[in-house]
Amino acid sequence: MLLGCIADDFTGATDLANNLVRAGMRTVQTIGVPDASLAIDADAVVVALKSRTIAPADAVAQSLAALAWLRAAGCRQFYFKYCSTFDSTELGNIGPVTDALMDALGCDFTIACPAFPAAGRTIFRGHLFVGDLLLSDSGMRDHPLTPMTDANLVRVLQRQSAKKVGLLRYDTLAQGVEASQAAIATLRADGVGVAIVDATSDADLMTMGEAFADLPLVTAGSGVAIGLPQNFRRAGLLPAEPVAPALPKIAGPAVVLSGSCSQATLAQVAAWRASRPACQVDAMRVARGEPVAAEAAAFAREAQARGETALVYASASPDEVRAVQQQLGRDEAGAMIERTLAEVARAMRAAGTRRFVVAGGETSGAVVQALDVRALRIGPQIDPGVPWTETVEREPVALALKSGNFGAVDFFAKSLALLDA
Ligand SMILES: Nc1ncnc2c1ncn2[C@@H]1O[C@H](COP(=O)(O)OP(=O)(O)OP(=O)(O)O)[C@@H](O)[C@H]1O
Ligand SMILES: O=C(O)[C@@H](O)C(=O)CO
Repeated sequence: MLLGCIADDFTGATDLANNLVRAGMRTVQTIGVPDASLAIDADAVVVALKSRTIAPADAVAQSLAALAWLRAAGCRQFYFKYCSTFDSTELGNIGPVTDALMDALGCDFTIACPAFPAAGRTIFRGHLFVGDLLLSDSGMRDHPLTPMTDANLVRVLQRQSAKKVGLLRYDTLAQGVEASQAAIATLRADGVGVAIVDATSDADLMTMGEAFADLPLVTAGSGVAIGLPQNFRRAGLLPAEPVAPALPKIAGPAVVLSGSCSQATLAQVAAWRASRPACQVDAMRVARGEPVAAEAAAFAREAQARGETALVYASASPDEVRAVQQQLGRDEAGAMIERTLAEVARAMRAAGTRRFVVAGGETSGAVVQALDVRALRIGPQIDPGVPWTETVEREPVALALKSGNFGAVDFFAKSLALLDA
């Protein structure tokens, strides 16, 4: 095992695994820290945690447990994966987890780079852009759990980290690998522990991959994973040509579940609802103890009986989310909806559903845990950042775990059509 990765949410983990697979690393994603009974033969392992929005001390403890497992498995380099929109709460968890991983590995320097140009996330002079907008002007300012109101990543990370945070700028990176490594030496000499790295293109990510070959730990979105595998290939540790992953050969009924309120998801939900069965989960009815999950599962089963696939969604506009949160509390509302969608997933699985498309990282975490999934094999990409995956259980299930802001507007239909092809 070469690369050991820790992801702070489940869709983020598949996003990273997808980029590693496309760059030629045989990759397995585990759900939580694997137990001894799980046999893994892979070049890279991504341990998926649901640690993005939990208390910093819990996120640190879970990340350190994952690190200990990956070190024991012999990994040579470590990767902490967070969101390409740097999603964090006021307290963390990107900073506290980075600090703890650095201390555990005894390293005095790492980088932080959420850039993923293929999905429109670029960094310039330390400022994160989502498409043409600064992070703080993008839909992320209204995120239900991690509203991002500051695009200056040096400032955001410095608020969360005990290390000195610096910047490795685009004009240094443009000078190539040696110049970037020299800049790292200077930053280190200046006492910088973590450097935000600018990146506006895949070419920048390839330069980074080579420049960061000797860092014990990198912290990043999934983009940096485009360049890192080349180091292992150059060292003769990977085959010269990547092996194309196969689609899960899983037939049977499907369901789409969405708890994401991100702008891309809202458009995908609207596109699906225009011509296909859809059932909305009403948070206030759930709060009143009404049997919302059972009703939604019945709706989805009836659709399956007609040969159709239903969408069950809680996704709602920022105003609707705010109204629910004011009545129920932010974390309580989120957790309650996650539990409801997880219950729908469990009921659908029990009724024979074998193909699940899930939108939202926290939502995917809740669903995958409800389905008792232990690990996922990574299949081909549906849209940038989202592959089909297949569980390693005896009766496998196909899962497409979509990050909130990823995917074309027809993502739900397109992902199911791929399996039917
Ligand atoms: N109608 C709603 N009112 C309040 N909260 C909601 C509503 N619908 C969903 N939520 C909550 O919003 C959160 C959305 O987070 P989730 O990570 O699933 O999606 P996302 O942030 O769009 O995806 P990603 O993290 O992959 O970018 C979840 O906790 C979900 O339960
Ligand atoms: O990096 C991203 O944007 C995604 O993989 C993600 O983590 C969303 O939850």
